[in-house]
Amino acid sequence: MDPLTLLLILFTLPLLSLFFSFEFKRFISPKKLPPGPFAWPFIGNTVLSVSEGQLHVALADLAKKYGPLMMLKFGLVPPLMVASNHVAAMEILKTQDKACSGRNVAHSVQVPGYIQHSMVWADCSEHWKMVRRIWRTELFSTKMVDLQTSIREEKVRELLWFLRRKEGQIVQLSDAIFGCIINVLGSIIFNQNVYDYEGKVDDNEKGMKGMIRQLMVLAAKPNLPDFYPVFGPLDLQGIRRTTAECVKRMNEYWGGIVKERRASKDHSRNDFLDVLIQADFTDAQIDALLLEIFGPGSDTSSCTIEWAMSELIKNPNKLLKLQDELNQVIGQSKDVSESDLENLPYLHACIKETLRLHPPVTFLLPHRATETCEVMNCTIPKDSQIFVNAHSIQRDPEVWEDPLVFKPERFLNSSVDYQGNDFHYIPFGAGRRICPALNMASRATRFILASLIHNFEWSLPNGMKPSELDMRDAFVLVLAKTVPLSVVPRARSSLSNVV
Ligand code: HEM
Repeated sequence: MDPLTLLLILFTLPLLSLFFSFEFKRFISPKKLPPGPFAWPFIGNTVLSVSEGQLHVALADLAKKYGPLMMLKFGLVPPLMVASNHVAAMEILKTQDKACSGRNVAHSVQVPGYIQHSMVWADCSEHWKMVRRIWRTELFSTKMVDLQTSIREEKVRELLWFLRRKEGQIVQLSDAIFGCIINVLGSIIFNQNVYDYEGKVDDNEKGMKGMIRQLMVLAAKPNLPDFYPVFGPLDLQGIRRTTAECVKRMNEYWGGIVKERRASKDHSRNDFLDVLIQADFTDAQIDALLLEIFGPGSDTSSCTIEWAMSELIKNPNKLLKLQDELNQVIGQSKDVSESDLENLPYLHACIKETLRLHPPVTFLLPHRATETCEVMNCTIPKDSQIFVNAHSIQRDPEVWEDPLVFKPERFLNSSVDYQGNDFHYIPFGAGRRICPALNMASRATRFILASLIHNFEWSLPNGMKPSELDMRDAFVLVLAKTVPLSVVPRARSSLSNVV
């Protein structure tokens, strides 16, 4: 090659890449796009340094510089819009709810046989409406949640029995709570426990608990095709293949139960599986539905309770106040029942405050603009991915007094609620895609927390002081504690016989 051609190539390559770069499009775009850091050609903002599990912190820092609606670009996929205050959240989840309620489907979940029946990853299609209707009427309507009370009471009693047997020993609370939650779900769906408190750790890891956790870990892994779709078919990291294997094992887990039910023709149990079978759901539809109950339903609730326990242990005066409320309303020698919940405002305030500081679904589930629309006078191009940063919004110093302090009192005599009408407080989301299990999740988290606090005194292992408790968080699909909470339970004497 002669030197002149080489020189020409060396000059034209950078110019060409700049021409195709996102920054160029941003520059020539007739409509205003949201501000954001400079995006390099082909790689975009992939160079941003984010410590492991700290995406929520990195995005909050960037929002301080670029504002409440900013745009980032990763690889060769449509841009990511990040909403970081209540105004941006309201425009996305209310004003532009229709245009912004699609889903961005991660490569790892594009598992044949599952994805076409998914509700979580579907746009707001007829299929999505039909499945949400089933959830609303047959699973988590107020009437159904009332009917499930005895199941939750029984499953919580099993949890308390287990903890009673562990008296004086160190317990990793998240595992036990996770077990209780998935047993509640298993009993509601097909009348069976899916977690064995006394089972070998290995067996539980191979069972439902391990499979759900594995799916979470896989979904949280950065995956090349999510940035460069051209690599999709290669699945170089094997994330989709491993996800498909895990989904298959879960389907096999309940496949036997489904088969047996279909064969028996006895649908008198009236659990959710009977409802699905009688409504002529196919096996593949049932598989997808059950996966989407156990998946989003377990870690979200269990990490909320784990955070609430951590905050209460860290703040002994708040813990005392909650114990006082429980003693006064329920009595020192009586067990908590679900009907007590409506008379326990401080308990409710503790859960609300926990969900404010530690929203498990930190950015909501990723939304997608199904059409080009306008938010805060900026253009959101069709197919943009949208994160609503509940973590930033619920710690916004412009809205919340002492935003970083655990202060349940702020919710007493306040009308602020998580039903999706207050856009500065959206732990369950808002609009079309609001969590369909909100009612039951609210009830279950309050009930489990009340039972743990009312039945036991809790201390930290090895003489650790409450002030030394590690409260760091990490975003791994849910906002989890970096160091899981280990505690030592002691049954409260007046309740020893009840537990
Ligand atoms: C404290 C507990 C929970 C919290 C904080 C929570 C929060 C959320 C949030 C923020 C979303 C996303 C909303 C959006 O994308 O705009 C969501 C969606 C969802 N949640 Fe929950 N959730 C909890 C418990 C549960 C439970 C127990 C279940 C099932 C048993 C569940 C099932 C779902 C499903 C299926 C979706 C997807 C809805 C859709 O795409 O239309 N969640 N949840």
